[in-house]
Amino acid sequence: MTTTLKPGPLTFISAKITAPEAPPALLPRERFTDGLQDLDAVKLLLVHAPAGYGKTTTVAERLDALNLAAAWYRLEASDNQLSQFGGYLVHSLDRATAGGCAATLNTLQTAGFDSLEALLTSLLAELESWDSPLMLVLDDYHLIDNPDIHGALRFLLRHLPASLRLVLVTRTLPPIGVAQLRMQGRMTEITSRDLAFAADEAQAYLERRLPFEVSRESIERAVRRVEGWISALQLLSASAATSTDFNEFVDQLEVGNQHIFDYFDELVGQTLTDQQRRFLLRTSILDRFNAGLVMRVMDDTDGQALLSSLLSMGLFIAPVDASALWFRYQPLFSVYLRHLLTCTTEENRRELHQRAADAWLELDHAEEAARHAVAADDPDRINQVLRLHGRKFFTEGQFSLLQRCLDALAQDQIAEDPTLTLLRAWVAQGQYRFDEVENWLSAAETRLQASLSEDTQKAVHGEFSAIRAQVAMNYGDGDRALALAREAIEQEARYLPTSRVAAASVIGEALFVRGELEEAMARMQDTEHLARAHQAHQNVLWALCQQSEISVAMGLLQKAYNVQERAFQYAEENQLNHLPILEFLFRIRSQIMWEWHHLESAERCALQGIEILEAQGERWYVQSYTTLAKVAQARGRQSLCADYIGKIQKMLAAGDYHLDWVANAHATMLSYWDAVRDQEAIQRWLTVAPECDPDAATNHFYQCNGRNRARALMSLGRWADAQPLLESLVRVARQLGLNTDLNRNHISLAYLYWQQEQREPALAQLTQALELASTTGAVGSFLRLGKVLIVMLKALINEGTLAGMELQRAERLIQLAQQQRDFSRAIRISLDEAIIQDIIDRPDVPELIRTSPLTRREWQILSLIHAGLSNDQIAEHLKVASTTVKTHIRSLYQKQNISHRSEAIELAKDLLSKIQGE
Ligand SMILES: Nc1ncnc2c1ncn2[C@@H]1O[C@H](COP(=O)(O)OP(=O)(O)OP(=O)(O)O)[C@@H](O)[C@H]1O
Repeated sequence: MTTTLKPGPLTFISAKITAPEAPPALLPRERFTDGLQDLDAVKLLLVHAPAGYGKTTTVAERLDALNLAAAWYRLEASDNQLSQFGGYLVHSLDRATAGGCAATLNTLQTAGFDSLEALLTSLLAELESWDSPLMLVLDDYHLIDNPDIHGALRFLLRHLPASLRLVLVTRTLPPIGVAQLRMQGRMTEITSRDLAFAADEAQAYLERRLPFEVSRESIERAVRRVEGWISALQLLSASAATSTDFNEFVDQLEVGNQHIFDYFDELVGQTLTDQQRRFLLRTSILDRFNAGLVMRVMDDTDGQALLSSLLSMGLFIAPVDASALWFRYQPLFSVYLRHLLTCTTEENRRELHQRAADAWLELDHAEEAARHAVAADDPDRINQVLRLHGRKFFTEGQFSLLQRCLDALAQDQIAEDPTLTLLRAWVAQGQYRFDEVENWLSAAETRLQASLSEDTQKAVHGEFSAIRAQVAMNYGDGDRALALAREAIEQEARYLPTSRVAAASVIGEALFVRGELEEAMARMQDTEHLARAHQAHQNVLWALCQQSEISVAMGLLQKAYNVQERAFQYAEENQLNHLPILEFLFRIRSQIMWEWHHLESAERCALQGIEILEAQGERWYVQSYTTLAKVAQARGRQSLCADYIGKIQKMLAAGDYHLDWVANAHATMLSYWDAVRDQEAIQRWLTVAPECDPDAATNHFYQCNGRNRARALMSLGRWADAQPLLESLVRVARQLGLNTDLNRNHISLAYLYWQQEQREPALAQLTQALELASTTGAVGSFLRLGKVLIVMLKALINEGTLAGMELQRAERLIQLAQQQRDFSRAIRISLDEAIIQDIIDRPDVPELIRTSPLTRREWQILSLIHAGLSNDQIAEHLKVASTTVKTHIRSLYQKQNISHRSEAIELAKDLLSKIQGE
C-alpha cells in the first residue's frame, strides 16, 4: 500500500456513520441476541444474505435493544477510495468512543498516513486503552471491491484490540479468508436461513401492520411462499386491504408478481454478464443443483467454476443442507427466473428439461427425472422413468406425480400394459374418480384378451379385482368389496407387488365399515405386516392409520394415539414426511387432539396437513379446514370460524367426497349454525342432508351422519323427531362397541332431555357419557354443548352420585366450559336448582337475592328475559299463559326492587356471569 491518506478538509455525511432509523412496525428479534452478545471469543460476526432479508435492520435493532456501543459505517461504491474509507472509518470510531480516536483523526487531517494499514495501526493503538465492548459495523460491505480494503480488514481482524468486535453486513461473502476463519472457529455467521421470518415472527409483524385479521393458515402459507423474506412480507402487508386481498396476493406469488419482478430486475438485471444470464436462465428449471448438474444443463465442462461464479454474485441462492454442495433458488427468485425463461426464445426449454431428466436419471433421482420428463412433454422419457420407477412412485403414494406422467402417455400405450393400467386406475381411484377406474380396466381387458394366455389373463384379472374391490368400498358396497378382495388376495401379484396388500386392506376396511371391529383390527395388522414385507410405505402408513381409526371407533383414543406415534416414527425412519398420506396421519392426530381439547396441537396438525397437501390443491383441504373451524369455534373466534365454514361449504358443493369427510364437515357446520342461531341454514341443510338409517349405522361415519340429523332437529326444537333417532344410534353403537360414538350419542341425548326439562333421564345419560369418557378421554364433544354443560354438570354433581374419575372429569369440564368463549356475547344458560344454589351461596351476590329468594319459576323467567324473549315467547317456552308470566314478573320485580326490564337483564347478567365465568 503506497497511497498517501491525507483527505484534507473532507465534508462528512453524518448519516453514513449513524445507525439507520428503525422502520415502522419494527419487530424485535430476540433470537439474535446471543449472536451479538457472545462475540468475545470470535470477534467477527458475518451477516450475509441476499438483499432485503433484514440484515441491517436486525443488527441495528439488536444493538439498540441490548444497549451495545457501536460505530456504524454504511458503505457505498465511492468508499472503495482508500482515503474516503479511512476517513469515514476513523470518524465513525471516534464518534462512538466520544473522541477516543482523536490522535489518529488529527494525524489524518494534518500529516496523513502512508497507507491504510498505517492508519489502522494508529487506530488500533489508540483503541487499545478503550475498555468497554465496542462494535464496528460495516454495512453493505458487498459494495467494496478494492483489494486493499479487503487486505486492511484481514489486518484489522488479526490485530483487533480486546474491546473491539467487527460486524460485517453484506450480500456476498467477502474475500477476507472466510473459509479459514470458519474452519478455525473464529467467526459466527448469520445467513438468510437465520434471518428468514418464522411463522410466529411473521404473524407478530403482520398483526402490527394489518388492520384486518389473517388466519394462521394464510400466514403460514405466505411464509412458505416467500420463505420468510421480510421484503416480500412488507410488500404483501402494504398491498392488501382485506384478508381476501392478502390470500389472493399469496396465491399469485406462485405465478409471479410484477412488483417483485421489478425488484429483481433492478437488483440483477443490469449487472449480469451474458454468461451469468444464461446460467440463471438454464438452471432456473432445476429445483436444486450441484456442480455436476449445472454442467449438464449448461452443456459446459467446468460446472464447479460456473457454480462458484454464480454463488459469488450474492443472489437468492441457498445451500440445501449443511454439506453446501447442493443449492437451490429462493422460491420467488425461481419464479422470476422461470418467468424470464418463458420470455425468451434464446433457450430451448424442452431440450433443457430433457437434459435435466437424463442427468437426474443418471443420479438415480427418479422423482426429479420424472418431473423434467413431464415438463419436456417427452413420452419416451416418461415411459422410461415409469418402467424403472413407476411402482416405487406408487408404493410411496406419489399419486399426483404418477398422474402427470400417465397423462402424457397415449391411451393405447397404457391399455396394452397391465402395470401401467393398474397404476393409472389406482391413481384415478386415489383421486376419487371412480368412473375412470372401470374405464381403464375394461379398456385393458378388451385389448389384452387376444394377446395374453389364459393363465396370464387370470393373473391380470386378480390384480384388477383388488382395485375394483377398493372402488366398491368407496361406493359403500361392502359386500361386493369383500367378495372382490377375497378373490384378489388368492392371486399372486405379477404386475404390482402391492395388489395383495391392497386386497388385504380392503377386507379390513369392509369389516370396519360393517362394525366388525375386532376382526377389522386383525386384518389391518396383517395388512401392515404384508406391506412392511414389500416395503410398501404408502400401504404401511395406510394400515396404521386404519388401525388408529378402528381404535378411535372402539373408544380407545390413547391406543389410537400410540398407533399414530408408530406411524410417525415409520415415516421419519423412511423419510416419508413429504408424502400426501402423511396428511391423513396428521388429520387423525388433529381429531384426537381436538377431542382432548389440546387446541393448539389440533391446529398445528391441521396446518401441517395443509402444508403437505399444498401441491395437490385446495380441494383436499376439507378435512383440515373442518378441524380449523372446530378449533376457531372452541376459541370463540367467530369470524375466522365463519370463513372456514364458508370455504367448506363451497368445497362440498363443488366436489364429490366420501361420506366420512362429508359427515365430519357437516357436524362442524351444524355446530357453527347452532352457535350463531342460523336456523334457516339448518333448515336448508335438512332438506339436502345425506340419507340416514340409524339402525344400519354400523360405523363412525354413518353414526356421525345420523347424529348430525338429530342435532339439526334439536337445533330446530324438534325434540320428538330427534329422540328416536339418537336412541337407535345408541343401541347400534352399544351393540357393536362403537364407544366413541356411544359417548357422543349419550352427550347428545343428555342435552335433548335437559332441554325438555327432563332432568332425571338427562343426568342418567350424562353419567353414562362421563363413564365412557374414562376411556375415550372425551372433552371436546362435551364442550361443544356450550355453557349449558355447566348447569347440567353442576346438577349432576349436586345429586352426589358421581365419584372418582367421573367426578374429577365433571369438575374439569365445568372449569373448561367456564373458560370457553361463546360466539354470542349474550349469556345463554338455563337454570337448575343446583345452579341457583350455587349463585345464592356466593358471597358477592346482591343482598336482596338472599333476603327475598326467588322461586324456581322466577329464576327461569329472569334468565329468559335476559336471553331477550318477550313475555309471549316466555309463555310459549314455559307452556303457560301470558298472564301467568306477567304475574311472575311482577313478583320478581317487587322482590328485587326492579322497575324496568333493563334492570332485570342487568341483574341476570351479573348473576349468570358468576356461574359461567365470563
Ligand atoms: N425486524 C423488522 N421489523 C420490521 N421491518 C423489518 C424488520 N427487518 C427488516 N424489516 C424491513 O425489511 C426491509 C429490508 O430490511 P433491510 O434493509 O434491513 O434488509 P437488508 O438485508 O439489510 O437489505 P440490503 O441488502 O438491501 O441492505 C426494510 O424495509 C426493513 O424496514
